[in-house]
Amino acid sequence: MPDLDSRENVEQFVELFYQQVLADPELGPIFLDVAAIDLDVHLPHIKDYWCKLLLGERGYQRHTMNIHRQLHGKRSLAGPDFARWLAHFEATLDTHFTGQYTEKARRIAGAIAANMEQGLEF
Ligand code: HEM
Repeated sequence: MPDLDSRENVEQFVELFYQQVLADPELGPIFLDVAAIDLDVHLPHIKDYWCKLLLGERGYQRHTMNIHRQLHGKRSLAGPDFARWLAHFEATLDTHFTGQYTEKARRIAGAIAANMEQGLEF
C-alpha cells in the first residue's frame, strides 16, 4: 500500500476519507446541511491542509479553529463526534495507506482532534 508521501496520495486519501465522513449518518449532515459546504471549494482546502501538515507545503493559511468554533455555535461538536471523525480517518488510513507519513497523519489527527475538542468545551 502507498504512503502519504506525495500530494497525489494525500489528495487520494482526502477523497476516500470524505466518502466515509459524508456518508456517516451523524457527521454527513454537519457538512452538507449545517455548514452546507461546496465540495469543490472545501476539498481543495482540506487537501492543502494535509499537504501542509505532512509534506510542509505552504498553501494552507486559514484559521481552522475559528472555523470549527463558528460551526460549534450552530451544531455543538462533542466527544462522540470527534470519535466518529477519528474512526473514519483511521479506517481510511488502515485500508489504503501504510508507512511513516501514514503514521504521522494518524498522530497529528489524534492530537488536533483532542485539542479541538478541548478548545470547544465551553
Ligand atoms: C467532530 C469532528 C469534526 C467535524 C464534524 C468537522 C466538520 C467540519 C466542517 C463542517 C467544516 C466546514 C466548515 C465551513 O466551511 O463552514 C470543516 C472544515 C475543516 N475541518 Fe473539520 N471537523 C471536525 C474535525 C476536524 C479535525 C480534527 C480537523 C483537523 C485534524 C479538521 C480539519 C478541518 C479543516 C482543515 C477544515 C477546512 C477549513 C477551511 O475552510 O479552511 N476538522 N470541518
